[in-house]
Amino acid sequence: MTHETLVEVKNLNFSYGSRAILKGANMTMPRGKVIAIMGGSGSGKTTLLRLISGAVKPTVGYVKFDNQIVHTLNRNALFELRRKMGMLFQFGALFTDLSVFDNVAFQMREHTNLPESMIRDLVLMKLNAVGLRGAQHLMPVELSGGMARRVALARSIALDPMLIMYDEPFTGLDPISLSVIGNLIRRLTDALGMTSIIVTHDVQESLKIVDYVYFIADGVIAAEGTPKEVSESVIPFVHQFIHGEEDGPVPFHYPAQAYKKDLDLGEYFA
Ligand SMILES: Nc1ncnc2c1ncn2[C@@H]1O[C@H](COP(=O)(O)OP(=O)(O)OP(=O)(O)O)[C@@H](O)[C@H]1O
Repeated sequence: MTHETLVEVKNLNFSYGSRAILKGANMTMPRGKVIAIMGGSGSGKTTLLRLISGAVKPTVGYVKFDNQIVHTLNRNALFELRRKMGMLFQFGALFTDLSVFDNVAFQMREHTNLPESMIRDLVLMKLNAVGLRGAQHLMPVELSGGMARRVALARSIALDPMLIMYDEPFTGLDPISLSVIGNLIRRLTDALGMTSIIVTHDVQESLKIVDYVYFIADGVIAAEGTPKEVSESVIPFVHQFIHGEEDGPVPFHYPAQAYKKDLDLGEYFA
């Protein structure tokens, strides 16, 4: 049961205008697992998350979430489906005029008819899960970066989602907070039986906590495997990523005309 598929990505194609971003990506994400999506800048990782949530539609192929093909759902069905998904973006984007408690309670108040006494217990339970029950009365400005990220995490699990998608959850954190957030993602996934998808450039941190890694390159899944498999991979592209080498199959430079041509100011002085 725990290995049942929650998200299936099948022959996924997507373009922004005439620019093809995904060209036939295939992935299987089982329930209860933590999955990392890695790839060069602009390779389409965030776009993939948007396709999973139904924010944009594929040109060919599909995303199936909890046995439903996302892009075929009508507005109401999509709304229902999104309630089963939590999203955590880089800076957490807490409501600055609401306390920690009210930030976590927000979705419960918006989307359920639960009595306030039950919301209170649930909020405290979620804050306890991220170690911040004692910070319930603080305002977002009073939080450190790592604490804000944890409140955002508590908020994203407020409605007990089946899936949480994290876009760069580690960016800008000090090493201790980074490892706290990594371990929390793992622990919450296990404790709540969710599936977590992490888009990240923090290779070493994510390899410690994920079950499986997909690498996107040229619009397809160029490599995949368990952390052990990808760490030992001899595929040059994967090797470059895992070992943080600046240049390799993924070029350091964005494609450009010859440098000399850019620097040649002769035409301006002719
Ligand atoms: N709304 C949009 N309209 C047009 N092009 C877009 C749009 N959003 C993203 N793109 C382009 O699509 C490509 C993929 O973007 P995406 O954000 O999915 O990449 P990414 O892998 O998440 O990148 P990064 O790691 O740098 O965040 C990029 O080249 C980007 O410029």
